[in-house]
Amino acid sequence: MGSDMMLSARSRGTASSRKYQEGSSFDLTFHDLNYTVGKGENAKQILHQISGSFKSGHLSAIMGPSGAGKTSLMNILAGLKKGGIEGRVDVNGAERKFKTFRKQSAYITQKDHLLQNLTVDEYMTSAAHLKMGNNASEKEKKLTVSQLVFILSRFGLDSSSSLQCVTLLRDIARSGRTVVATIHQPSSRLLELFDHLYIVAGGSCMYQGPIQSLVPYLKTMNLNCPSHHNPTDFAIDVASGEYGDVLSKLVDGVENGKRIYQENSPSTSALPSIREDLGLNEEDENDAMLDGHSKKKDRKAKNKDRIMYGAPFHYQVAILLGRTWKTIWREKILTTMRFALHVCISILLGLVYWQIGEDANEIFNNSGMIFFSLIFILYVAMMPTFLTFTLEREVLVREHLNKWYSLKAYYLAKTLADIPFQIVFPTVYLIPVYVMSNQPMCIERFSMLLAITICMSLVGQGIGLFFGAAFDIPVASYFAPISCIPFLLVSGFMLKFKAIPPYLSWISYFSFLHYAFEGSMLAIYDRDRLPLNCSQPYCHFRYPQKFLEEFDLILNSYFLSIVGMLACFLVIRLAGYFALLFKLRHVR
Ligand SMILES: Nc1ncnc2c1ncn2[C@@H]1O[C@H](COP(=O)(O)OP(=O)(O)OP(=O)(O)O)[C@@H](O)[C@H]1O
Repeated sequence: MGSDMMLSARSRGTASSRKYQEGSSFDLTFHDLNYTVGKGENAKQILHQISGSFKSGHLSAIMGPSGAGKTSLMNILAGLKKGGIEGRVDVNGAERKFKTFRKQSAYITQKDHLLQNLTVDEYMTSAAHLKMGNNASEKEKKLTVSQLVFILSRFGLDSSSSLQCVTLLRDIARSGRTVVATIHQPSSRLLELFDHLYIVAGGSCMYQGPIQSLVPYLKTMNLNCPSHHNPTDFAIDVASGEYGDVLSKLVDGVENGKRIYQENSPSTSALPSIREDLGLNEEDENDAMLDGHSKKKDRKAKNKDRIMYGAPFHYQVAILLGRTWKTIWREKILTTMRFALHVCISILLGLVYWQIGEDANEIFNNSGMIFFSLIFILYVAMMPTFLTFTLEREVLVREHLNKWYSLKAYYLAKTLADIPFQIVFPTVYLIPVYVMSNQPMCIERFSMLLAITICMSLVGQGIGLFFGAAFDIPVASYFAPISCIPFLLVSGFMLKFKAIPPYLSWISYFSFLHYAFEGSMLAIYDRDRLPLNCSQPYCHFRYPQKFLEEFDLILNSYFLSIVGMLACFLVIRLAGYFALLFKLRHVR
């Protein structure tokens, strides 16, 4: 049955245990909506001057043939779509304010995305913390979660589950919420649970009214539903054109959603003026439109997060951090494999470059080994990040749009949660290869090289996050690794800095690989390193300073290399943040 579903906030003060739920009941009306996708010759109009109304306390169903425009309409009503739309969506008779609307409503899509590795109880507890914030006690949150788990646990996976699910939705609607769900092929028994039916066909409304009035309405157009035939199946057949070209007549009959059909009334009834219908006075309206008026505006300016989200910023970060940690920790196979990969490659490299660190004749091989290590760390931080993040992004979109938390809180928690891994993995990698390849046994040099390696890991993870935020897996998996190539070319390892053409050399200032190569060479060979061992009559690079001169590194500073890498890290992180922001604003 149902696919997408939207729920509004409940009525005021219906139960003390739910006092955290702010907002009032709201009726949702939409007027003359046109929705067009694409531009110019490719433009396609999906919704045509469609109107309608969904009332609080009612369970409403949107139905229609495949491709009729149900999902598009739901996305617009939920506030997920903003572009290509003409017309108006009103809440309690006043134009909808997106920010408050999103807080007051929840949108659940058929393809719901959840974080793996969290139990239902953990997921709901984190949701309760985020949505209820400090306004509810721990006890209230636990009670709410256990009540919901109890209700949901009654569903099995058999055919009656859809009936139970709709019964639950109806109960939710009866508590004062506006519940709208799109449904496909409901049974007659299931349909009886709905209060209001809205049928879309070809981007227009062909019926709006009570379920029981559908058959009489079709009859007025000489469309007689055969006895024992499911009325909605019949209506869908009609909408699909199986009973001739009657769609325009049906659309006119309800004025494309402007009128609600009522059986036994001489004609269809016009949508009432929402303000009159609800008997709203000024005070009510102020309450309903949380951000509309002066008193609340002041409070809002003081603490935007408190108004927009259930929990304050630091609380959101703490909950998200805990949740992310749990999921990473439970990704045992991936985490163990990553750990093992770092150790194995490190030992392999140590064996290949066994004891070359003090040998003047091996200086190029040694620098190559260090540079390779940096590239390895870059890629092993980048690849899993964009692969996992492209999947997690859908969870973020759903939860953020349902106002569980702000993007800033999510991004900060995500960054903080990963930092321990970006420290542990490079350390685990560096120790064996450092010892086996016989690098200088000096804690200062090791720490300097480790700091560069950790920065590289952070940068790699940032690049992964950026591509995971901006693109889907096929594009990200292709472009993320390739994006590093220009920076690799100007790193100073492939080509000495002086040999880089002047019109390209500026790229090296943005190249984290340039800073990484420079910093790592200075860590190993600068600071008055003693002459290297020379097993032959003449070793050109017996004195490490000569090697640094050869690579134009002699005047460079390790400190600036670290600063350069941190700057690259910050820029990439910001780019990832803005990519996510863009995605959230242009979702679907
Ligand atoms: N971004 C888009 N670009 C091009 N066409 C689109 C886009 N979004 C929707 N459509 C088209 O608009 C029409 C309505 O789509 P929509 O998903 O709203 O229908 P629907 O009634 O929900 O269909 P279904 O029941 O099959 O999910 C379909 O023909 C669909 O292919």
